Amino acid sequence: MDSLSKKKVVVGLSGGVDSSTAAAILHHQGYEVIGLTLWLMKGKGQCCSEGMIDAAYICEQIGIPHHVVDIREVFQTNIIDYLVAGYSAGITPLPCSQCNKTVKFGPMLQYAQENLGSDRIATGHYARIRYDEATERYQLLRAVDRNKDQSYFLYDLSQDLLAGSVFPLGELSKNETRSIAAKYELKTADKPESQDLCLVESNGSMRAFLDKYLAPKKGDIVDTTGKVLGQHDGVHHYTIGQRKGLGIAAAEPLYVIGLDAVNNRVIVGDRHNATEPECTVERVNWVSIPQPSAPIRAEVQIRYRSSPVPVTIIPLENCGVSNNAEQVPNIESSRVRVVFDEPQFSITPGQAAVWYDGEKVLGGGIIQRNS
Ligand SMILES: Nc1ncnc2c1ncn2[C@@H]1O[C@H](COP(=O)(O)OP(=O)(O)OP(=O)(O)O)[C@@H](O)[C@H]1O
Repeated sequence: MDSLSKKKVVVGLSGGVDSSTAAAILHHQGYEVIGLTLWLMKGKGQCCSEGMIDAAYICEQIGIPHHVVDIREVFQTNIIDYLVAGYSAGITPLPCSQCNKTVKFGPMLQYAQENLGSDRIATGHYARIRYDEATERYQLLRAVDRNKDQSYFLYDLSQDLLAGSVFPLGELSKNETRSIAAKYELKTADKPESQDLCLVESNGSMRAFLDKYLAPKKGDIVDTTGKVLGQHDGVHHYTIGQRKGLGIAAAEPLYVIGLDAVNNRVIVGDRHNATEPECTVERVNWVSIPQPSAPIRAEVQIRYRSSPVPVTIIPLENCGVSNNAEQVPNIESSRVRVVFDEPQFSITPGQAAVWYDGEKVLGGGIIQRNS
């Protein structure tokens, strides 16, 4: 961080060990640290009951102020309603990148600027931000600890949000974080890792969460010819590539290859049917580089834990009527074609595709459903 803004940093505290340690590190480096916990949802949740109390306790321990901002309505609209609408339409939305952009970083930075006189926020995310003088862009980089790297969930942050954010844990391994937490005797030093989505953690499972909002709706499970093989109790209970829980006996393993919400059908096929050579990605955000005007080579992740695979990213042209010689093609900023060197299994509409050049996040977006 530059010395000018060394004064005040607002740290997003979930009550977990990572954000507690991030706050403690900055405090010991001499920053004026203010803790901020976003109240995301009602009831028991990782940050919304005991998390808030742990965050308050950590602030008391470090000796810094603690603010709680009630953002439940924003979380309801931008995350819960978005998830429920997506699942009922037969896609599998990824809430975390959406949550980071619209619920966490945006509102936290705004609150910090408007109410706390600070232009910097920090979180316990494992990722790094670097300013590139040559391109005058903030670049988003993978964490040094590749096993904890969360850059996949941060691809949608704008330049303004990256400019105002700090990730004190980006250079650390999780073990180093825990030993720093132990050194400062933080109450959260031994707190277990949260493994799942916060909504899964607070509801027991994604199915239990969805069942609160979507009624069961029986329909057919069919093969690619339309032959009925079984029954399901709602397309929202399925995801592309799913093999388990279909309740169909077959000689070869069957996978979900399509979710037809309009006709309330789950379509299954063999592994070959669930493998695609390319996909279209929408709502693209270019992060570390400006939007290119020609295809680029990259490595893409189509799930958080998937290995990066080589691809060509092709910005989609909005050519309109192709026989108009005068027409200059416009690059449609929000969509790209992702063409895999090797066809990929289980490309899931609604999840994020994030493409990298080594450690650098180039861009990312949401996998679109095949039309
Ligand atoms: N409710 C919240 N209010 C403020 N900041 C939050 C909140 N939830 C998460 N964050 C911030 O986002 C970071 C990443 O959140 P995530 O849910 O991935 O937790 P985590 O990696 O388990 O970290 P932690 O150990 O701090 O809970 C946290 O370290 C924290 O800085």
